[in-house]
Amino acid sequence: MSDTPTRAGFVALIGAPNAGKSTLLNQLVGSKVSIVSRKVQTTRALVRGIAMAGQAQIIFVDTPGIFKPRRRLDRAMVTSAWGGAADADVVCLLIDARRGIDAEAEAILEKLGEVRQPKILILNKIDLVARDSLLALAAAANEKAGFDHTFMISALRGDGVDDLNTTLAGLMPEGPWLYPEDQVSEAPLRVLAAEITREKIYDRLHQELPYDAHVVTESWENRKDGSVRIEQTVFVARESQRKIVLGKGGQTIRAIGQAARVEIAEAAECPVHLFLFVKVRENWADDPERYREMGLEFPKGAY
Ligand SMILES: Nc1nc2c(ncn2[C@@H]2O[C@H](COP(=O)(O)OP(=O)(O)OP(=O)(O)O)[C@@H](O)[C@H]2O)c(=O)[nH]1
Repeated sequence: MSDTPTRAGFVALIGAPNAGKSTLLNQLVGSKVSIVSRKVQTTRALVRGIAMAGQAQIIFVDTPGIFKPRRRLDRAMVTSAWGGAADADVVCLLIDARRGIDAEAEAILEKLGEVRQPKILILNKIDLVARDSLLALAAAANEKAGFDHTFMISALRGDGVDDLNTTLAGLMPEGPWLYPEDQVSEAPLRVLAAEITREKIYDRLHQELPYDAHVVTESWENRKDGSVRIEQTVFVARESQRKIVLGKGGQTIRAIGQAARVEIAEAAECPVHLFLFVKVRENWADDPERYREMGLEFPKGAY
């Protein structure tokens, strides 16, 4: 029995592509909830993971595309990233200690100066750099943005991650949990499952599909035999793209489904039955409704 009050809140995790956000989330959340990839900007979803630390529920909100947005979708992500940061209870900036503060990090640091919530600087990949340069880096970043806490971690090895988790837990506002405990693992998994499928489509078809297809996990049904039945819809912009995704006699979508199923099963740690549907939704990349569904704001102006 514990009288400790429950806490729940949002943490915006900001970091350049490859800074190690996914690796850190995997450590904090304790299971594979985000795709670790050398490819940049693999991330599309907003809630990336939910960690439980004692009586605190820490919901990590991802901030993809905050660095050098190119396409309209990416620009929407930036707006949403800063919007996410504004809504979050705590803002964390993850910096690859080996890369240091480059022009992009510099711009982020400047912007962070205006953020009112508690700010945490996390220097990652400390296994790759000398201690002296870490201290200099921490000092330089703090001079620009004035962080409330600074952590030096190796997300890969897990060094420093527990301390970070404890501090984050203490910064969460008191209140009821926002996700029922039994859904904590599933909520990000649905998102992850969609990302995995999207990545498999990208792996096979990035030359033929001018824009990423968009994947939504429509249903997630835990079955009595311990397996899970997942239905996903792949949205493409045109009928011609639908044909490409399906492939001759459905062979492309079958291969995508098989590859995705293996990886989703690994992440969910149970057998998976995956059903994919491909639908045409014209101009989805320019459709304000789609942005809203993804929790994004439609970017104004032409790009
Ligand atoms: N040596 C070392 N490598 C790390 C560490 N953390 C992450 N990496 C590596 O850095 C690379 C990028 O890590 P990710 O976690 O995919 O980075 P990310 O910020 O999520 O990247 P995006 O999803 O592309 O934005 C991977 O190869 C990781 O294994 C660390 O603490 N030490």
